[in-house]
Amino acid sequence: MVETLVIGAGAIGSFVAARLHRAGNEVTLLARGRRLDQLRREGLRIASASGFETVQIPALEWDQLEGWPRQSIICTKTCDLPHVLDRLRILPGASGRIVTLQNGVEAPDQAARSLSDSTILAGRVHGFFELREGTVRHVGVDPDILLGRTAGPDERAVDQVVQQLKAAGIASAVAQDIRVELWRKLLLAASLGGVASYLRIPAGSVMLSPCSAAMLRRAMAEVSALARVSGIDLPSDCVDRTLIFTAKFPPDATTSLQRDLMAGRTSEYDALVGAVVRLARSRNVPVPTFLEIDRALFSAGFGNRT
Ligand SMILES: NC(=O)C1=CN([C@@H]2O[C@H](COP(=O)(O)OP(=O)(O)OC[C@H]3O[C@@H](n4cnc5c(N)ncnc54)[C@H](OP(=O)(O)O)[C@@H]3O)[C@@H](O)[C@H]2O)C=CC1
Ligand SMILES: CC(C)(CO)C(=O)C(=O)O
Repeated sequence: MVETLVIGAGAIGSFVAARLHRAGNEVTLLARGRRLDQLRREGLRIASASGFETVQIPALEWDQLEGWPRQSIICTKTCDLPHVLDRLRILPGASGRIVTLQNGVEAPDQAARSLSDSTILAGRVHGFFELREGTVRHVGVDPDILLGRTAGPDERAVDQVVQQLKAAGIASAVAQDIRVELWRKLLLAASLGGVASYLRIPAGSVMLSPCSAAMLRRAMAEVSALARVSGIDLPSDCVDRTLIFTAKFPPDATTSLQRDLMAGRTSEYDALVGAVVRLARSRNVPVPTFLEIDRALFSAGFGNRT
């Protein structure tokens, strides 16, 4: 039985798998295509402030997985989640624990609907990683992961995974309320990524002009109102604090959403801007700034709605 399966050998998956492996955990990476060949041929390469390392981690593809792993940490983008959940559902054996690390607020519920016997832990990841030319680069602030159980019976699961991550050198803690944390991050990533993509300026520059800063504030206030109607009480100073945090970004910093949109890559648009528009429509919450962003980006050919 695979002990810990990290699904998706991209930026976050490679980092988490490498750290867990280095700390002596029995970890397997689930990869595909050229990335799988590369991992087998060259190992997993990581570059960070503490230097460059190559780690040899067992790597599998879906067809080689013989049964349910004890725990699976899903590190694909949101758009790939349905395929991952379908593949897990048909595995033989008793279902294992699932950790979702996706941005957005919908991944843990999608996992719970699909894998109803599993305990689901949702994670909120801070940090910035990218996979370039086969090397995972960790840039900027040290990563940290907050975790919480959103479904399933295993009450000890969160503490165990937090301990495992901490022992592997990844700052991690149990969230007081993981749904609040996921919404807090949605408020940042959807608003900042949406406004910056709409205005075609780096996210780090949005707070530099009163006009773009005001648009960002309106977008964040809309997510905050949507959260409230969704039963999530974000702290009353959440918008102000997030704006102050955003003002500290380097002027040329971009968000993953805008990088993916501008490069024409598959993006998490549907889980960020798309989710705000979708959830607002179904909950009858006015989100004029997001509608404007969505309309403009969609008619410019951006935004892969699923
Ligand atoms: N990168 C970061 O700094 C942060 C990322 N996150 C979140 O983490 C998640 C992952 O992001 P990130 O690591 O950047 O994304 P990447 O695109 O770098 O990695 C995703 C990986 O998943 C693989 N994959 C996709 N579908 C499957 C599948 N069905 N089976 C096996 N492998 C699959 C992809 O393979 P292929 O290349 O073949 O498509 C790719 O290697 C996102 O939801 C993101 O929002 C959150 C905070 C920070
Ligand atoms: C918005 C940001 C930069 C916050 O960490 C992010 O998560 C992203 O780029 O997706």
